[in-house]
Amino acid sequence: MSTLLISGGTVVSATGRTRADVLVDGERIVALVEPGSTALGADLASSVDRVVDATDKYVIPGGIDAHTHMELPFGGTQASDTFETGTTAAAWGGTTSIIDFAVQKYGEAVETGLAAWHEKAGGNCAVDYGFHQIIGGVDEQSLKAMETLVDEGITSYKLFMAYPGVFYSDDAQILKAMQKAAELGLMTMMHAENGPAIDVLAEQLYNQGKTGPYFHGIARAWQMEEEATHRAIMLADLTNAPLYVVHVSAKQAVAQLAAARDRGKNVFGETCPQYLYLSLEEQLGAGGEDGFEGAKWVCSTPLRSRAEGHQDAMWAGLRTNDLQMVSTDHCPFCMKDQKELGRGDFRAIPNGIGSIEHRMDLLYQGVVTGELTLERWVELTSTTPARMFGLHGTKGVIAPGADADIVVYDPNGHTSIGYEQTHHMNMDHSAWEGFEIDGHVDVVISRGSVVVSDGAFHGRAGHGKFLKRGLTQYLS
Ligand SMILES: NC(=O)NCCC(=O)O
Ligand SMILES: [Zn+2]
Ligand SMILES: [Zn+2]
Repeated sequence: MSTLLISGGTVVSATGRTRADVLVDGERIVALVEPGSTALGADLASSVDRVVDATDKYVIPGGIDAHTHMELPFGGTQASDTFETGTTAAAWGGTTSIIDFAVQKYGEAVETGLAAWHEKAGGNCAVDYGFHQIIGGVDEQSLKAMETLVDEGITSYKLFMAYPGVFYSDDAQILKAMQKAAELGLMTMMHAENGPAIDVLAEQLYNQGKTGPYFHGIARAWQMEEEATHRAIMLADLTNAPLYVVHVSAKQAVAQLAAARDRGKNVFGETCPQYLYLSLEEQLGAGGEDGFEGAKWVCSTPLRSRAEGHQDAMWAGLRTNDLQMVSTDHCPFCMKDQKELGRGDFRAIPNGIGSIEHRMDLLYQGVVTGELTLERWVELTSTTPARMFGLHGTKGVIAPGADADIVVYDPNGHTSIGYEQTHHMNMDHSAWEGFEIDGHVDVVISRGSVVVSDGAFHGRAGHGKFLKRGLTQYLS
């Protein structure tokens, strides 16, 4: 086992910052010591196997991206990142754990879907990984199978109020699943959009000749998200099931979450970088209402109007803790052969954006602009994901006993995001082309191994271990 000292940096946690050196032994953090300390023996730096210089840099817990979709089958194709390419890109961006969604399709046993996900991920991940379970068909068999999830280390599951005919659950199914989840202590994750109504609107738009990607955003109106969010909250309240609403993008949905939280409900919300920075007008409307360029940014929930103030509301929600986390919903598709499937019919464009590599950098811009504190940045991207999804103590903190998942972040560095410059995701374009980032992920350590340093990747597929998660540690 080798030892490592990260010296001279400022260690940032969710609650404060301090000048300290971090001592790592094998896969774990063993001590935080005063810079240059000799407390653990004379000249610590010369007695360890390796020193990472973090002078003038931040030392933060590795990012945890709790919403990814590697190899997700969708719209007749599948998300273009494998577990190997996606977790390698994650490492480049300072994310040292992901939680991906294992899929149970209609007519398939939960166990079969889960086994398939272990097969895809096992031995292929460059950083640690866990699973949530998508329940795509709530019935007696899948409700029974939910009882085995906790033992599998899968303590959260996702339902969809959207995508009729694919993953959709109706209210009766949601109610039954939530009753079961409340009994078991599982976190219910909800894709909250009124799918049946959206499908009607989408068909009407298509029949009017409105076929471009822009109309994806029009069909998925904010009312569809607000209504579904409200309905999910009410069903969760009725069943006493904790609820985590994924990929929130409408300001009205944030208001629903805030109102429920003000009533003391265990209701949580996640937004994604795309809902903080991108918009209906600028991206989905790229090339005009009939242009196809906007297909790059077709995702659900959709990008929303900047004029209506949704992006500002997401930042405000992050500040006030009405939203608790920022995940990517990383679900990449290439333009060629994938997004192209929906040329002439926006309904057939595979839904998803790739961002896993840029989440830490993009959120750090909130620190630069004064929207977030440094501590809140760490909380949103690492500490809360660990607590929300049963990893606290092992992940999400820089403390003795925790896994040595550590990022050295240079606030004086700079990153120009671009397909040619910084891209490691398996896509043929970047949804973030041209974004200029103040700050830079310098060194990434995953369970004690330096996987990124000096602008090079030193990790390997298979280093990442499956994370058997505990129950949420975030309930009020
Ligand atoms: N979000 C998205 O557009 N694609 C991935 C599937 C989902 O999360 O709904
Ligand atoms: Zn979703
Ligand atoms: Zn998703």
